Amino acid sequence: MTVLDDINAGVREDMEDRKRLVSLAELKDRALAAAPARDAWAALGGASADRGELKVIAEIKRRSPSKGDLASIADPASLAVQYADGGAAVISVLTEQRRFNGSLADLDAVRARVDVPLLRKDFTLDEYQIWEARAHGADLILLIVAALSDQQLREFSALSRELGMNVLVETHTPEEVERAVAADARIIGVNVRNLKTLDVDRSVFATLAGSIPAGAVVVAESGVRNADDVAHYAAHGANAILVGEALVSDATPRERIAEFTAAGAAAIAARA
Ligand SMILES: O=C(O)c1ccccc1NCC(=O)[C@H](O)[C@H](O)COP(=O)(O)O
Repeated sequence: MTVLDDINAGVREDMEDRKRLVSLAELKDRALAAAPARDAWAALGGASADRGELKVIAEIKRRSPSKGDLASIADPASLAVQYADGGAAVISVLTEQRRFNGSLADLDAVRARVDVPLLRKDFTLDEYQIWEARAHGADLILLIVAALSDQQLREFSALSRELGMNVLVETHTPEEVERAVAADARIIGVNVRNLKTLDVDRSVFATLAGSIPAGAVVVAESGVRNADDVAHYAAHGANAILVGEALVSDATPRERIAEFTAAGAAAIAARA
């Protein structure tokens, strides 16, 4: 069993517990009564023709399978405010409980404090989680190609769009990029962390980014430690970076986001 299989098994069990507490019908009522989703596509520069900036998706991440405990984050909403003040385009809230110590309560708390679009970062395996994301104020959801069939990719993307949300479709291999493109994904992530082995290889981004169509927003996920890593991703075609560990373990995340944004813009200007 791979790490991803193991995570997904726990996600399914936890979801079954939640289904017993909140029915799909009740969740749908809550989702349809929620304030409209914010436009994460536009926030990531999708609508602008030249995309001269590098956008930052700043993640709220307490622990991880690869690194264990990262930060206690007693007040995720305060951290989110710092992220927003630093210029984060989107805030990612990890809601998976067993391995990342996240929750939907974190998403609620962050939603109540910031106006920037929110990514519900979880392992989406069932339409229930998509309704759940919208009911809790998410604007963007994650679909991991390695965990889903082509039919699920299409159906989950369509449902998300119906609910006004965007989808970040995550890839790690050339075949997964092909599948994301075939599913009409317009925000495509390349995760340089292999979710089956947890190895991080930053060169994976450069290998895959060139095969993503020009109209898509390209997100470099994982492995950002410093401005040099940001410049590397931006030089190889990233429109956005998704950063967790480097921000939650930094005493001044607001300044770090500003630094990453500047490093990305300089690398994009140099590649033009
Ligand atoms: O972070 C992990 O160890 C991990 C393990 C298994 C599945 C997913 C995992 N992380 C999810 C992510 O994609 C990252 O949280 C995100 O890209 C930020 O990465 P980083 O900046 O390296 O914390």
